[in-house]
Amino acid sequence: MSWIVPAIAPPCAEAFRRALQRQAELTKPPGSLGRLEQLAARLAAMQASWRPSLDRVWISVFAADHGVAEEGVSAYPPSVTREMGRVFVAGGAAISVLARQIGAVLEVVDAGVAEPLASPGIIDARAGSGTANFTRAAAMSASQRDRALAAGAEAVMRARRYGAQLFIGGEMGIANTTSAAALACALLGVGPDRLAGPGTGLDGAGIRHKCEVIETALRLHGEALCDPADILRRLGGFEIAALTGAYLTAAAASIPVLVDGFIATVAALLAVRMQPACADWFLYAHRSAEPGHRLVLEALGGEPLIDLGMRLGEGSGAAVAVPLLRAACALHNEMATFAEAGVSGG
Ligand SMILES: O=C(O)c1ccc[n+]([C@@H]2O[C@H](COP(=O)([O-])O)[C@@H](O)[C@H]2O)c1
Ligand SMILES: Cc1cc2nc[nH]c2cc1C
Repeated sequence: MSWIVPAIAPPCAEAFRRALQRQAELTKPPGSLGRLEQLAARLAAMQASWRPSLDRVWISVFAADHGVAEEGVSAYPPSVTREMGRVFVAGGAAISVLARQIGAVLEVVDAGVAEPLASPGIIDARAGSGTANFTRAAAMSASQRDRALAAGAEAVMRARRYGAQLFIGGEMGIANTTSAAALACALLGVGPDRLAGPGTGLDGAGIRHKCEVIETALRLHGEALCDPADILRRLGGFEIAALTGAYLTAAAASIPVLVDGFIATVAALLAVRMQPACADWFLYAHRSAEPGHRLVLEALGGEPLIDLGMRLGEGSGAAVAVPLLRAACALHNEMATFAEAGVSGG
């Protein structure tokens, strides 16, 4: 693999300890803010600060096409990937609205849509013109995979120059739930019936067909599915590889990551398998309605913040969860301590 997996340091243990100590001194019974307390302490540790802050949030949405779409595994045609690219920058997609609402920077990256998005406002980081159909061949070459990983890394470099305090990766790619499910099957050693779901809206027969398509791919690639980088090359998508590269690079750059839904979480699992130390930098935004998400989250020990039945992708679940993280920071930073407020019992 010529893309170098970066070295990753752990979040600041001293900032974590001090943050937990402060939580115990705030005017509330210990633990009464539930998971918000631990979240604030984890953000304090990741930002190596006693006042964690999420004023500057960065969202990169990676778009790419999938050869496996020709197997009829999605409720929508592949042309939607390209069409949605334009909607993202025009401001009418869900993630466009949410990014505005939370005051985040939103960029759209063409990681390998079949026909280039090539429109103003879209970043060209194409690793190829859609992947190959992985029921017949490897989805991508090693150099394409490395280019896609680098596309994610470059997005994080832009985020870092902006001074991002939180990185969100979104994805758009018709048929990418088939790719994500196949990747998760290979990584977790379980069958497609536990990981394939409706995606954009398949019915029961559609899901059974999707399972057969994944079985065919797992049989074809067989014993070769052992190393995570090679699993990514054989069964992945360019936007999934870009997310993996982005997550690893964000962790190496000490930028907290808020992971979105099913596809994004599979990219996080790949990142953790490539470099386990990145896990400490990940927060999980939501539990997607895509049924396989539960298993992938469990494998990562990820506890999602919200469960609203969302299954859109684009980074939308993560964007919706940002106000919760901001609430955790505000409480941590602004509440009075027992001593300051003169309240007894602290
Ligand atoms: O994020 C999720 O959990 C999620 C679950 C189901 C579908 N999606 C989105 O829907 C598209 C993939 O669905 P499909 O059915 O074409 O594989 C892709 O653009 C994803 O962003 C996303
Ligand atoms: C319209 C549409 C928007 C999306 N956004 C992410 N995945 C999507 C899939 C479809 C079909």
